[in-house]
Amino acid sequence: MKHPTHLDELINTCHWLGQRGFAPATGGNMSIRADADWCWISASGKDKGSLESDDFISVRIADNHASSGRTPSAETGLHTLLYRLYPQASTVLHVHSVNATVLSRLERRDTLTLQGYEMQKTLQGQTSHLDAVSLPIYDNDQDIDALAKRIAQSGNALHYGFLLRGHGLTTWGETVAQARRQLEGLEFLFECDLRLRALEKQ
Ligand SMILES: CSC[C@@H](O)[C@@H](O)C(=O)COP(=O)(O)O
Ligand SMILES: [Zn+2]
Repeated sequence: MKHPTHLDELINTCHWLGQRGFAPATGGNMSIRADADWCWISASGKDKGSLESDDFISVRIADNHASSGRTPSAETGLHTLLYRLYPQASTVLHVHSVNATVLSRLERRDTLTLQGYEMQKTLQGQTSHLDAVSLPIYDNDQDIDALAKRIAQSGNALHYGFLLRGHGLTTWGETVAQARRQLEGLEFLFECDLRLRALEKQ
């Protein structure tokens, strides 16, 4: 199977997020849609900051089947869930940033709400700092099939992605650039929210 045309752009983004410290110690996984039925996802256990094209494995979106027999990301089921829910999704990025990990534990509710930040406009469809933006938080699970099922059954809108408690952030975009911008925007907002919470407690 031939690599999709935007794979190089995704690889550049993987290198960028590795440099930002968003994928420490092989954490995180990234994928790109090839067509309606297939996507390419990072191989399990690789350093995501130094991925090459051979490190991507094609997986069927319907059932996570990897035709090559190689082992795709352990979290493939969360990527394919987003591709099934959002036919316009072309890129999924999952990162283990410190901010996403800490904030998802600090916030005990099942939703992180962000409001009052100009940078909310980096998120898909957002046009004003006045609107409240909600990002669902799901309790983590080592059983990815069960986790994907729980996320699907929650019925939450996942336009900006979701947080896994104590684990990280998964986000997506209609293009690689959009996914990357949204990831960077969310990271900025998480950092602001964490700092604000800490200062308000003093
Ligand atoms: C570095 S441990 C983290 C993993 O368990 C997992 O959460 C992760 O994001 C990377 O898994 P991978 O199978 O390499 O895609
Ligand atoms: Zn992970």
